[in-house]
Amino acid sequence: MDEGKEAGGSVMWKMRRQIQRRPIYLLLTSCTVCAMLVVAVLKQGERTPPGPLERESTSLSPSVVEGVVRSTIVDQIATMRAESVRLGKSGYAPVKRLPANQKLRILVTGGAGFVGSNLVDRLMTEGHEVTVLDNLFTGRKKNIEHWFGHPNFAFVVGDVVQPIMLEVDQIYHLACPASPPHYQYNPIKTIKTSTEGTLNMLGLAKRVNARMLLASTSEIYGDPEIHPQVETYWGNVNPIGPRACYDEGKRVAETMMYSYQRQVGVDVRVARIFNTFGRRMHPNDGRVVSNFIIQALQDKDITLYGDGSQTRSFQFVDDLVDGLYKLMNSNYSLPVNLGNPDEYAVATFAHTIKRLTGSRSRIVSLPATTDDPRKRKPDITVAKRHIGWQPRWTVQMGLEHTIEYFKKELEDMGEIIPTGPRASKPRPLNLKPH
Ligand SMILES: O=C(O)[C@H]1O[C@H](OP(=O)(O)OP(=O)(O)OC[C@H]2O[C@@H](n3ccc(=O)[nH]c3=O)[C@H](O)[C@@H]2O)[C@H](O)[C@@H](O)[C@@H]1O
Repeated sequence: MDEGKEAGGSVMWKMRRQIQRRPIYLLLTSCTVCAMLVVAVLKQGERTPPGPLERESTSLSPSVVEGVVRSTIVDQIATMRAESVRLGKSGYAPVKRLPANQKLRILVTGGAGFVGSNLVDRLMTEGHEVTVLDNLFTGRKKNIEHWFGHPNFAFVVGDVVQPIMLEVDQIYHLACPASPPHYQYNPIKTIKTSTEGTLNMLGLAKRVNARMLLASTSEIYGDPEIHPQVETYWGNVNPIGPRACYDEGKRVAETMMYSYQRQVGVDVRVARIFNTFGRRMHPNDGRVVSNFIIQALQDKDITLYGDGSQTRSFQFVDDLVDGLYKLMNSNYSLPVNLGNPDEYAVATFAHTIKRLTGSRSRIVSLPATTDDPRKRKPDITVAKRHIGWQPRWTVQMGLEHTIEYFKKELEDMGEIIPTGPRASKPRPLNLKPH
């Protein structure tokens, strides 16, 4: 049989015999085969016309960028779903079963953030289909991971400064860093988020005929000259100061909302959100509530900026979520203040936190921040009258809840260094408590 093959001139058979007799032949044969393969591949490359990615390789066109972004998103969602299966020991919080004509498809931009993720919980438990869009700059996957894999829930890692194509009935547009150190970290990006991001979401709302709610802010009143602030007040904002990237960004975002309403009939809602605190605040948020609680729980210095006479009015996040939900589903389309009118001087607030935590921290005075509003308190007559909303949580109840949340965060993280000037310095060990 072998001889017959030799007689038939089988090249493969000859090679095998040579290899068995002389190992050097194996090496030579392998090199020859490799060289043939390389030549074949090169020739193939010459014949094949360049694909879209190759054609665009010198300058990435938007379509190619989109293609790359989309496939990354798909990969990320797949990873997260797998993760949710791994976590899915306790299942999900119960969600209402809504008839198909009442079940809405809702987009929440910034839905992995502090306020966004609390809102997502409400929308999910109400039985709606929720898509979160978040670039995870200040948002965290852990804030929404308890919904990963749920059939009503989808998570897209992406940035609102790029357009997105979705079919939705409502858009809650929350995406934007809201804490002063975060929004001042990259002011140009903050402006882009408020302007290009809001334009993109308005474009989407127009295309798919969705109702859109903008998370605006009490900061659009700037350093207010009237007190408390009513929605008809136009504000007192320094347009070139360090806070302007956020204040003016949100002001122009409001302008865009009403321009789209007038010109093309987009159904808009605008919430002017006052200082809010609660579970899922980022430990490095840098705002007063999280900083003071984190400092107090660790007996570190409580950092008071300025003389502490400036005032803020604090609402618990569950009240805000309730207000956003009611506003979205109301017939009222002018701006609405959402805040708790319970007003504190920041110095008094520091003492309140110290008392509630039983802390030995010192309260230390640091220079005031530039353009810090001297007083802030919402007039909520409009919210009461038009959307039937008012806060239900007292500040003390909310603080007790939030202190427990931060205790748990501290257990998980060991130590938290809050954000802000001097905030990173641990308290000297030899300091006597005051
Ligand atoms: O919490 C909010 O919802 C609001 O927070 C910020 O506004 P701001 O009032 O400046 O927030 P904080 O950074 O919490 O400051 C409140 C006051 O506490 C003071 N502060 C802050 C942090 C700190 O460690 N120590 C301290 O004294 C600030 O100087 C300021 O007077 C945002 O700019 C608003 O958009 C947002 O709506």
